[in-house]
Amino acid sequence: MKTFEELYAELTLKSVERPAGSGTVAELDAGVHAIGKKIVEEAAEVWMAAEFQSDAEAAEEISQLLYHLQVLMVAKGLSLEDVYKYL
Ligand SMILES: N=c1c2ncn([C@@H]3O[C@H](COP(=O)(O)OP(=O)(O)OP(=O)(O)O)[C@@H](O)[C@H]3O)c2ncn1[C@@H]1O[C@H](COP(=O)(O)O)[C@@H](O)[C@H]1O
Repeated sequence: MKTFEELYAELTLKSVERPAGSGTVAELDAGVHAIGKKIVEEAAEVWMAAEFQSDAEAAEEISQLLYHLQVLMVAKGLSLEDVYKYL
């Protein structure tokens, strides 16, 4: 299990070290347009899971949405603080 901050640190490191086989690196290379489409897809899955599936399935979909949002943040060079200041 990891926190939001720990995941962000891990993804930032992946973007720098670019290890082979990393899905994050592949997604970063696909670009902001592709990442944005993934976010929309995951957001729809969150909605459907919340309305029609179990709490565990909804939680899993939410984790995936958070992951893809973080990938977009890394792609854009946005820090956690850049986002947190609006919370
Ligand atoms: N938390 C996640 C995570 N959540 C979601 N995903 C990706 O999102 C996909 C889930 O999307 P879908 O439900 O649409 O499944 P899918 O249709 O099979 O997805 P596609 O790969 O076909 O697009 C998964 O296949 C992963 O590619 C994640 N990929 C990685 N992480 C974490 O990110 C870190 C770095 O991962 P790597 O860069 O792969 O090493 C690790 O700690 C991972 O646990």
